[in-house]
Amino acid sequence: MSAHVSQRTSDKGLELVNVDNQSATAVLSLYGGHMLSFIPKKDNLERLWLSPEAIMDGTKAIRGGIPVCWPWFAAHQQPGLPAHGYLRTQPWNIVHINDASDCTELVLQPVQSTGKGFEGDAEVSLVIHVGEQLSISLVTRNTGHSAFEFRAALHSYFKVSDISQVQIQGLSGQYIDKVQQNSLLPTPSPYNILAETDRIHLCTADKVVLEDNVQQMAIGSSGHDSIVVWNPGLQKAAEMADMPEQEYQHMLCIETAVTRGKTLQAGETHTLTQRIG
Ligand SMILES: O=P(O)(O)OC[C@H]1O[C@H](O)[C@H](O)[C@@H](O)[C@@H]1O
Repeated sequence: MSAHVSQRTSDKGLELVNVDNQSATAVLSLYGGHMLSFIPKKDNLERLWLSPEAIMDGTKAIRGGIPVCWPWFAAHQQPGLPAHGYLRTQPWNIVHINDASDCTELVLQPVQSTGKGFEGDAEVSLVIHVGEQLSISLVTRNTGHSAFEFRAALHSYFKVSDISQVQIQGLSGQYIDKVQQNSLLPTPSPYNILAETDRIHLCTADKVVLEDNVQQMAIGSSGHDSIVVWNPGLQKAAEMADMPEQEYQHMLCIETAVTRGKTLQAGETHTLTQRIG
């Protein structure tokens, strides 16, 4: 495709794009516009967690990596619609590549951005930079004649060596605790993950640091109204068909999200970005 970008079909039929430049390697699935791997060459440590039991045949959203949630987050009010919207189960196309030796830019678009549960006319693009950092931007443009509201998330699964050793820095204020009847609680300090965790932090921190005893990751965010922290814990992981139960110890989701709803007027554009270093 270009000097640092190649495409292959996996044994189960997924179209995968590999990037390998001076700064990093990365793998992207065109099903879902879904990043699966990011390894900066400065330390050769994988940043993203991908479930060993992820369903990788295009029949279900991939467990791990960076799912793209849009145009809603979590459940839709209307029963029967898929959690987190319909883009993570759509085929995407690469519409542009800009390949430099130390940073590769890929621009993707879903085959279609309309779907049941969303009335707006939107153009959606994903702009990915694979360099010393991974930068991923979800760009929503209102191409219609009237305003619409949407929600979204870059639902990143980070790889950690041991969840009990993790510390998160940079979050503050209150959060909605989805495992405690949506109670509004103060952000803990220090911030450790000791049990099932599902929290919407009503916080627009532009930098969160995730640290365990092997590595430290800086997670930058912009265009968001919240940061979601999720780990299913042992019991929920055991209930999930696409995740070995003990793997909850090796992942943590820190999601750059619009959970409160963003209204876009006709012609307006919104960009939700996460940067992983
Ligand atoms: O299983 P999924 O539909 O991929 O959702 C996985 C998780 O996503 C978010 O983090 C939500 O806050 C959680 O409530 C949800 O369980």
